[in-house]
Formats: sequence, structure tokens, C-alpha cells
Amino acid sequence: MGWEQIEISLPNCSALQVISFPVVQLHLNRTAMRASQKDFENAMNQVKLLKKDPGNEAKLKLYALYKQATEGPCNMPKPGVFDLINKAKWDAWNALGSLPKETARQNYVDLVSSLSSSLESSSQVEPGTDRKSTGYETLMVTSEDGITKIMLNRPTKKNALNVEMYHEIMHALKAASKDDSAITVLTGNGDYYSSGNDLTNFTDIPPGGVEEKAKNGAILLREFVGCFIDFPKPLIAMVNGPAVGISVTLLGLFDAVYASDRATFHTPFSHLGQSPEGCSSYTFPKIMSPAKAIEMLVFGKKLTAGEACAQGLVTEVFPDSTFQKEVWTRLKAFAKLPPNAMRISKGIIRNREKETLHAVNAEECSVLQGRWLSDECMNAVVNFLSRKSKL
Ligand SMILES: CCCCC/C=C/C(=O)SCCNC(=O)CCNC(=O)[C@H](O)C(C)(C)COP(=O)(O)OP(=O)(O)OC[C@H]1O[C@@H](n2cnc3c(N)ncnc32)[C@H](O)[C@@H]1OP(=O)(O)O
Repeated sequence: MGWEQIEISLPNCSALQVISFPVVQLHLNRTAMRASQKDFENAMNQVKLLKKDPGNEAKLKLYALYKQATEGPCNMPKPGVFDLINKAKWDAWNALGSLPKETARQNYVDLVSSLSSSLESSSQVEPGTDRKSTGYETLMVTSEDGITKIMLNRPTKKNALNVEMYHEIMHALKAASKDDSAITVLTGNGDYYSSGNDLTNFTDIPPGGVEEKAKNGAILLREFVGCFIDFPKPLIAMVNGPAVGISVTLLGLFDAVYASDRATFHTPFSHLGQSPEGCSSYTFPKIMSPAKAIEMLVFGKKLTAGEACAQGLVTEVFPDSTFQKEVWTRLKAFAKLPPNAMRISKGIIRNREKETLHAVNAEECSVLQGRWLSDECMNAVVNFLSRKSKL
């Protein structure tokens, strides 16, 4: 195994610094959803062939996934604050938590594949068309074997949804609804599925002040949730780890939810001075009974994957060690079914609820707009951002 030197520059560093990636020569099998050791080694080789620098963020992700895939969870002492390069590498690796080696290997292969296509295609991209399926900042989107996979890709922030990610998910869903895949899958990269709304979204106040901020947030949220309500093909969540806030509430709009036994489901809206969204005020009482929905959505009770399955929010739970393998095998079989039949059957089951769901969505967004201006909400956000509180 040789070593390829890839340069990385960090803010506040006067000179380019260097991170090394191990590289071997082999061939990439892109059709496998589950990366073999051979795929992994091929991907390492492909890194060497990238025509353009993928940027520091991508290189740190590659480094972290490589270390996780080969050595497991971060086992190095934390570098000092002035050792910026090694601290950045350590942070990226450590953020992967207890992500299984096999998942890290798969994510590494996916990342290299997405970098290869995006860097190769960037020279052919027409001006203004910078949101091609391969050119996302916060997602990894791949399409093969009849399955479009949308992977939330901010693992160092626990896949918190920033404004960019809301827009990119909407774009990816709209593209997936028109592509030739039979089913669409949403999952998370790293140890979390998603920690929900990025609370720093609240910090960027426009000239119109907090009222304008709240109004824009409600417009964005309504459009975002609307894309899930209207999605025409089978939409499947692969909940690979803990899920918080809007990433949980949206599950009521998915057609199947497969969860790792590491996943948890937490909607701490009252703790945050907020109120339910994602149509959960309507879907959760129907799925699990009003009392169970109130335990989650009002009292913030966190469910294990087993509990969420018993209450109907999750379709099936898998041991984390076999989660990826078992679910992808199943999804590949689903994707071979006649796509038009699946789309039509989903429509029959879902369409009569659509109008109600859009009305619920509008009401939830309007209530939340008011909540975001409340002292209860502002205090909760300030406490999180000033590191005084966490869930
Ligand atoms: C416009 C549409 C609005 C839609 C309305 C949606 C509502 C919701 O989704 S409500 C739920 C909001 N989410 C939260 O309140 C979660 C806040 N996060 C946490 O409590 C914790 O980060 C944690 C329990 C999710 C994970 O804790 P831990 O394992 O200790 O990891 P860290 O806290 O160190 O997280 C690593 C890194 O990621 C940042 N981060 C994680 N989640 C969020 C988030 N939701 N918003 C912003 N930032 C988040 C965290 O700050 C750390 O960053 P660094 O310190 O820079 O490393």
C-alpha cells in the first residue's frame, strides 16, 4: 500500500499543510451498494486520479472515513489547540463516533464516487446549472440499481439541516421524482441520521429583523414539507442513527422507515419553545394514538428504535452490524418491481390525504412562525449556541 500526499490548507495557516491518504491500485465496482474491500481499495486509488483538488472539507471527510474504515473509532489523543491540522483531522475522525467500519468503507466509496463525478462534470456544467445531482454541498446523491439515494452529508454537525440543506433536499427530491429510479431513499452519513434543524439558522438575521426571519423560515418550511407530501414514488427512510426534531416528524410522510437499533427518535419541541411540524400533529396521533403522540411531541419523550417500531413509526428494526446489508438487499428487490405499479399504488393510498396534509402543514408553519419569536424559543436557541444546553 503506497501513500499519496494531498495538500490541505486551513484558515489561519500561512502555508499549505499536508494530509496523506493511503492508495492502492485496483478496479472500482460501482454497482454494489455494499462496498467490498476491493471497492474500498479501488476508491482509494481513484482519489489519486482526481483531476481537481476536492477542497479541504472533502479531504478531511476522506481522511476520517479512511481511518474509521481501517482502524475503527478515533483512538488518538486529542491534539492541542494550536496543532490546527492534526486537530482538524482528529475532529473529523472523532465526529464519526461509533460508525461501523463497514459503513465507513461504504461512505468512503460513495464520497469518492460523488467527488469523481462532480469534479469531472464541473468542467461541462453550464453557468447557472450548479445543482446537478452530483454537485451538492450538503448531500451525496447517487442513483443506481433503480434506487436514488439521498444522503445527508454534514456528519461533523450530526447532519443538522442548514438552509442550504433544506434547498438541496427539495432539489434532490424534485430530481428524483423525475428520474428513472423506482424508489428513493433518504439516509444520513456518519453516526447520526440527523440532529434536526440547524440551530445556527436562527443567527442570520435579515435587515427586516426577527419577524422577517420567522416569516422566511415558515415559507421555507412549508415548501420543504410540501415536497415530501407530494413525492410520487415510494420514499424510504434508512435511519442509520439518532434522529431529532424535523428529521423525526417527517417520517410520518415516508412509505417505509427502516432503522438501525442504534437509532433513537426525539422531538423535544417544548424544550425548545417550539411546536410540531412535518405534519406530525396529524400523522403521529393517527400512527401511534393521540396519547403516545403527545408523549413524544409535547413532553419530548425519546423513543428507542424498538419502541418507535412498536408504535408504528418505524417499519422494521435491524441490528446495526447488519443494517446496511439487510436493508440494501431488500431495497434492491423492491426496486425491481414494476415502477409504474408502485407509483400508482402509492398514489391510491396517499392521494386522498394530500389536501389535508397541505392544510396541516400550513397551520403548523404559521404556529411555528409565532413560536420562533417567543422568549421560550429564543432562550433555548441562545442556551444551545452558548453551549449551556444540549438535548
Ligand atoms: C426552517 C425550518 C425549521 C424547522 C423546524 C425544525 C425543528 C427541529 O428540528 S427542532 C430540533 C433541533 N435540534 C436540536 O435541538 C439538537 C441540538 N443538538 C444537540 O443537542 C447535540 O448537538 C446532539 C445531542 C444532537 C449531539 O450531541 P453530541 O453527540 O455531544 O455532539 P455535539 O453537540 O458535539 O455536536 C457536534 C457538532 O454538531 C453541532 N450540532 C449538532 N446538532 C446541531 C444542530 N441541530 N444545530 C446546530 N449545530 C448542531 C454541534 O454544535 C457541534 O458543533 P461544533 O461544536 O462546531 O463541533
